Amino acid sequence: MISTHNLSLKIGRRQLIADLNWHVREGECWSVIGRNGAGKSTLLKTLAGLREPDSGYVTIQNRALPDWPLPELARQRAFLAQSRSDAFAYSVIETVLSARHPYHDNRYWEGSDDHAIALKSLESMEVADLAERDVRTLSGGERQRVAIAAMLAQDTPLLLLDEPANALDLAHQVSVMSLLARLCREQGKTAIMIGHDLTLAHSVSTHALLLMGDGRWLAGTTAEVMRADILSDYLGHPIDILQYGKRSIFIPSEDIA
Ligand SMILES: Nc1ncnc2c1ncn2[C@@H]1O[C@H](COP(=O)(O)OP(=O)(O)OP(=O)(O)O)[C@@H](O)[C@H]1O
Repeated sequence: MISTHNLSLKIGRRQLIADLNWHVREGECWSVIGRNGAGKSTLLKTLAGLREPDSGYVTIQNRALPDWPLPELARQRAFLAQSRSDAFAYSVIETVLSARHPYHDNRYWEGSDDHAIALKSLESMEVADLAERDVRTLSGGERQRVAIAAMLAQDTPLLLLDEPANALDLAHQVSVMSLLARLCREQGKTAIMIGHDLTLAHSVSTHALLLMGDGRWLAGTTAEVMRADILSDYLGHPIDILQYGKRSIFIPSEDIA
């Protein structure tokens, strides 16, 4: 679905990621894990085509990103940014409908099919009752769910999400992340998401990409890379993993000091 080829990312003189050769297949659900500043958002923006790589390249469906016409690319991948600012008084439904623009080659206005898709997306995020509200009046968690609804309405095979669980209460963290995992499992969508909650990431992901922030990286199934020794190294703090039934609970080890 999406691959990186000798991809290197730098900020100033600092190497964030070196020679990333990474292949993400259809139906996989990846978590990108690393310390603050490790380069996770920078990588996700690069995968979305919103930032140029410093070297190497990204392909979606074996076609390099610069070779995709923008409207076609917008039908392949949707991107959830870490934060957003709403300068204008758009309603929730207008915000979600705007995600349907990549499907309007020959017309400006959306049709009834767009409305049905937008409403269904709002319903799946449990915010359909807010459809007529000005987005600027929403709470942080409501706004986040509207943004995810817009992403779902874009109806792309690839979903790139920068901290989707941000600002969500516990119940919505679980329901939103489970929905994303289900979309991968049942509809063959591919998700790459950034998150700091290791327990949640482990419960929904099939794979994880760990970033050290100095160029080093490690990619594999969650069973291969979400191990206590490896995570402790990548996150710079000792981590314990507790088994609770079938679930793995990730907690920071107690300070010995
Ligand atoms: N435009 C910029 N100018 C200067 N430094 C930048 C810029 N964008 C990013 N950086 C730096 O690059 C590094 C990587 O940033 P990035 O946002 O990718 O990290 P992250 O892993 O997503 O972090 P977090 O977990 O805090 O969200 C950080 O040290 C950040 O301060």
